[in-house]
Amino acid sequence: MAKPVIGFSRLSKNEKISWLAENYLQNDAGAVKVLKQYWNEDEKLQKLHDEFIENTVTNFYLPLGLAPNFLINGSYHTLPMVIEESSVVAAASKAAKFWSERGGFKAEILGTQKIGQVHFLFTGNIEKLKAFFSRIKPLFHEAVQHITQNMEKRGGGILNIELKDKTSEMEHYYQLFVTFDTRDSMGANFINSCLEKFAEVLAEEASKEDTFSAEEKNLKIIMSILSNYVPECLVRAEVSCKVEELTENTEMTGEEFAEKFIQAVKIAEIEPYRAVTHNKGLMNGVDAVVLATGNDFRAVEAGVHAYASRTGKYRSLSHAEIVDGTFKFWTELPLALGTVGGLTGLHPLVKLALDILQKPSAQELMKITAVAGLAQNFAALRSLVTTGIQQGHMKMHLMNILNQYKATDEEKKIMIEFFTHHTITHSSVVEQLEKLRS
Ligand SMILES: CC(C)(COP(=O)([O-])OP(=O)([O-])OC[C@H]1O[C@@H](n2cnc3c(N)ncnc32)[C@H](O)[C@@H]1OP(=O)([O-])[O-])[C@@H](O)C(=O)NCCC(=O)NCCSC(=O)C[C@@](C)(O)CC(=O)[O-]
Ligand SMILES: NC(=O)C1=CN([C@@H]2O[C@H](COP(=O)(O)OP(=O)(O)OC[C@H]3O[C@@H](n4cnc5c(N)ncnc54)[C@H](O)[C@@H]3O)[C@@H](O)[C@H]2O)C=CC1
Repeated sequence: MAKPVIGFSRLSKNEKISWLAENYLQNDAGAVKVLKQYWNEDEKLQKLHDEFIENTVTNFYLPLGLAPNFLINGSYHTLPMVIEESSVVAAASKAAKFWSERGGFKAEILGTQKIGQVHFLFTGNIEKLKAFFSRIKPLFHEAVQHITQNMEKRGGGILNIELKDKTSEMEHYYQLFVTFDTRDSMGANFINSCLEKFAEVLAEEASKEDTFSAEEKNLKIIMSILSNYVPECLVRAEVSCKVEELTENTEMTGEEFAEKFIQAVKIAEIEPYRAVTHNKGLMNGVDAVVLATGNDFRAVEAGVHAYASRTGKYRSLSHAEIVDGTFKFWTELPLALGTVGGLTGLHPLVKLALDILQKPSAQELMKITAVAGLAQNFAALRSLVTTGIQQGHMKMHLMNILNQYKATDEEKKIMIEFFTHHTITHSSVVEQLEKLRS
């Protein structure tokens, strides 16, 4: 049985691997070989990756694919996408190609505000707290001047500081609710640094406030942290065309397709079980671009799903309608993304991904990412209301199944040809491969 370990963080990388092999992998030399196989032969590059996180023992590869032909606000883009799931890049590419022939995607920024909060407890008179807050407000700005001056030169900084009374939800609970513009950075560290200074000022000024009683002076800071819920850092992406232009195959008219598509979206607007899957499909596109550009996908995921629930019920992130014979499909997404800061300037492949996107500003990246989500959602819905998802998905997944059964190049060629005319399921592939090998 494995034993607890003390001082693991101080072991060297090789010592960590030896400990792992001994305690969890039955000293399997093969497992150790796999771990080391993924080390980069360029030692400097490997060290860079080792130092991104803690206790690193190896690298974990994900493929970076390209989805070309994204016509966004009149310019073509090729999207770098990092994802483990087959068919996502193909679906994005197919949707991009489809819409590039119908005017392309339109995207616009609806807001760029981010939020941070100092959560604190105050036991006493609210009116006195309000007066105190108004009086000391300039001190907050002064205290972070050294942090904000460069951000202000870029046109960003602190937009507003409010006092919020939350005592109806929790006894004595108040917030400093602060709005920021962090320009091209996601802003987590900038916001947190400002908030921690605000908390210091708040506690210190309260402790010496003449109008406060002893209890009021003892204002208690609970925590200071940005919020990953960013409903005012919002981007809209849209496609539209005449209904009859939606025709792609002869089996369904544009009208029939549009109607079924809109019904599918409507179901996701009213039915949470479907909405979650619908949004997962949309996030296939968003996450792949977020990962490729070194952004914080947990922050994006948390914020987006909170936004999908903002009415009190989890709903579709995209919407569709027909107005005067024009089909319209759009999404609005809260996306706090950065093109500077975090990993963006450190990871060589992230830098390259941003170069592929022509060094976008954070706002441009928000637009591109929202478009990737809309394209993906369109592709999935189109499959769902026409052929079903399995046909296209399994076509792309075929290679994974063949690799799982260690098919040779020759076997792959024969199998791909065979399954051009047959339905792909896991069992049909295995059965056919066995036949081929017998
Ligand atoms: C998979 C396709 C694209 C096949 O579609 P197809 O019509 O069989 O593809 P095609 O071979 O006729 O090629 C058409 C275009 O598709 C792209 N394409 C086609 N194949 C490739 C490939 N190998 N590599 C790169 N790109 C590819 C490419 O743009 C190509 O144009 P070309 O490059 O030839 O000029 C289509 O069926 C599709 O879009 N399916 C949807 C797939 C999807 O959504 N996958 C996500 C995983 S499922 C899921 O997670 C979410 C879901 C579905 O549950 C969400 C929901 O329920 O809403
Ligand atoms: N809850 C959360 O989401 C949290 C996230 N994080 C992590 O924080 C990181 C992101 O923090 P950041 O503050 O964005 O990164 P960062 O700490 O690397 O800072 C970015 C800095 O770049 C500078 N800068 C240069 N040019 C700029 C421009 N044009 N626009 C704006 N700033 C410019 C500014 O000084 C800015 O503060 C991510 O790695 C994220 O995972 C950290 C704590 C909590």
